[in-house]
Amino acid sequence: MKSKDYDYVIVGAGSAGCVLANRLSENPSLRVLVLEAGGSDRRFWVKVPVGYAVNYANPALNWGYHTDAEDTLNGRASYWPRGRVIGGCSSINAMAYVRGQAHDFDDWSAAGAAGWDWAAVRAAYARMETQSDRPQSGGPVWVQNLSDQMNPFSHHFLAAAREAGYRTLDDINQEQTEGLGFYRSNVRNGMRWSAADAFLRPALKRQNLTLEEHAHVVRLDFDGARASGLTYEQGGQTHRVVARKEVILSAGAINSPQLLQLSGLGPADLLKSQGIEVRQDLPQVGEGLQDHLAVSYQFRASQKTLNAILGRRTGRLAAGLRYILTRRGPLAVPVNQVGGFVRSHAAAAVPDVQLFCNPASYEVTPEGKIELDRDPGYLLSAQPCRPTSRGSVRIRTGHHMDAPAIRPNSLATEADRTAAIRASRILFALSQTSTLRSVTAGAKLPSLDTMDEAAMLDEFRNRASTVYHPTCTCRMGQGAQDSVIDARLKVHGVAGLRVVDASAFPNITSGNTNAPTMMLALRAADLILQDAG
Ligand SMILES: Cc1cc2nc3c(=O)[nH]c(=O)nc-3n(C[C@H](O)[C@H](O)[C@H](O)COP(=O)(O)OP(=O)(O)OC[C@H]3O[C@@H](n4cnc5c(N)ncnc54)[C@H](O)[C@@H]3O)c2cc1C
Repeated sequence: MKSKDYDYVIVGAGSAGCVLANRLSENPSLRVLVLEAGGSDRRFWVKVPVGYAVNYANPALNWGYHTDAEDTLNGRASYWPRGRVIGGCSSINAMAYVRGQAHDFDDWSAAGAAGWDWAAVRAAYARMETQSDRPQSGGPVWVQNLSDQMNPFSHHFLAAAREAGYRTLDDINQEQTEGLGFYRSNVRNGMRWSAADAFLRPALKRQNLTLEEHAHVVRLDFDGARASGLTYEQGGQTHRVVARKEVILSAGAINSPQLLQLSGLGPADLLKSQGIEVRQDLPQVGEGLQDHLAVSYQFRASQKTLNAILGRRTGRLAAGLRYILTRRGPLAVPVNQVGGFVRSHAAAAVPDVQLFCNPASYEVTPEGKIELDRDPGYLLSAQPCRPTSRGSVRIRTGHHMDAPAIRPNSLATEADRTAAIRASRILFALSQTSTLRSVTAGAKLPSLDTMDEAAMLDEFRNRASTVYHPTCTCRMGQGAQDSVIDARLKVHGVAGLRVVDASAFPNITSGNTNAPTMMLALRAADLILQDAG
């Protein structure tokens, strides 16, 4: 067993871990180690934007979790992909760049995360981003406007949105977030621009930053009440590292609470039931899980969509050639092309549903493989922005290789069930616009046309799926009874330990979670460096 010393040891080279690795190693006198359970992200289908569908279920890049079956989803268990690769989920995600809405962060602050209100986080976003069409911006996260390459069918969706009374926007990430437009994406020169590309790779040139791949952290080590380091396995060997200043968990919303629980920090009853010595009773570790559920309906189109190209071998070959020669075209653009935030009813105080229109229809094989239809089609999708149900992540055994129990507790509240119906009604209204009707050959089953509200809810229970945004399982707040970490992301009652990743959100944000996670890590690094003096 070898043992080494670092100032900061970061667990996980995902969206948050990459940001921390970069910012903390800017000071050459600090020695920083990043431990990542996965391997290299230098793979063709990680870099090609459309490769999202290929990576979706690839066990070489993916923890491939499953939730417990849920009665509220008519007995279904859900597949929850999570990146196990350099870049974490930012290397396998759909690349949509969405900051979230102002009130999401004001609600963080109200929940006890003082200093995380919109005014504060907006400045961090601005510092982090370079907008491809606003060259005066200057951060490492490349946010590409790909509207010139989006499938032309998306324009029908935007016209239908206007017909239905929704505003269309040039950029849903600016001051005005209510409305629909082309999504911006983390794509640069036709390739995925992950957190590893933006933050980790440039920092690895520094002598004081070390990255260990295929290094699976087993548990944290303690010196009294202080986290002093950790133990990890790599290539069949066990190693220990000492963290002179801090251990920082950035293992994501499933694995960060799992590691805390395995290390004796969590709900005392749960730990005892798994034979784990209770180091600190922290009842909220793994609790408070929030995620977005989306329901999709597919349609056959009377106009060409992506199916005409990628649904056919000749089209795929032509698109592949174009991509190799120009880094442009259908392979260079993520599948989530157009959408945004809308209000589902007149009394909604804020936009409460996120919409997507993807210019493709598909079937999923029994093995979980996505196969595009040969004939043109498109998909409309809606997800309630701010679910109120909260679930949990709890270890099932004391062994680090055993997946924890994931119980999303979907649709547990009346508010969430109502939101599911309202989201479905928006899709029906859009499908009835004369614009979409004029380019639609018919609905693929199931069709909204014949559904009343009860049927819409039942269909949501039958088919709504995660959009892969688990958050809040080590959330920020004021004390151990309502949270796991404080507003400086320090674990309550434990010295030398922070959690910095999507698990730290007090509440889920309205939209996709990658941008808020990177923003959170950028601000966390400021706090860590301030505390280091
Ligand atoms: C299929 C998919 C599509 C998505 N699409 C979008 C999208 O289009 N836009 C968007 O904004 N968001 C999207 N998301 C969500 C977004 O990518 C995540 O919310 C975000 O990346 C989470 O970042 P994180 O740092 O919390 O965790 P992660 O990025 O998951 O990083 C955690 C890292 O820790 C490592 N790790 C875990 N346990 C250990 C251990 N014991 N030892 C060592 N290392 C460990 C993991 O391997 C991983 O690399 C998507 C996610 C998925 C899975």
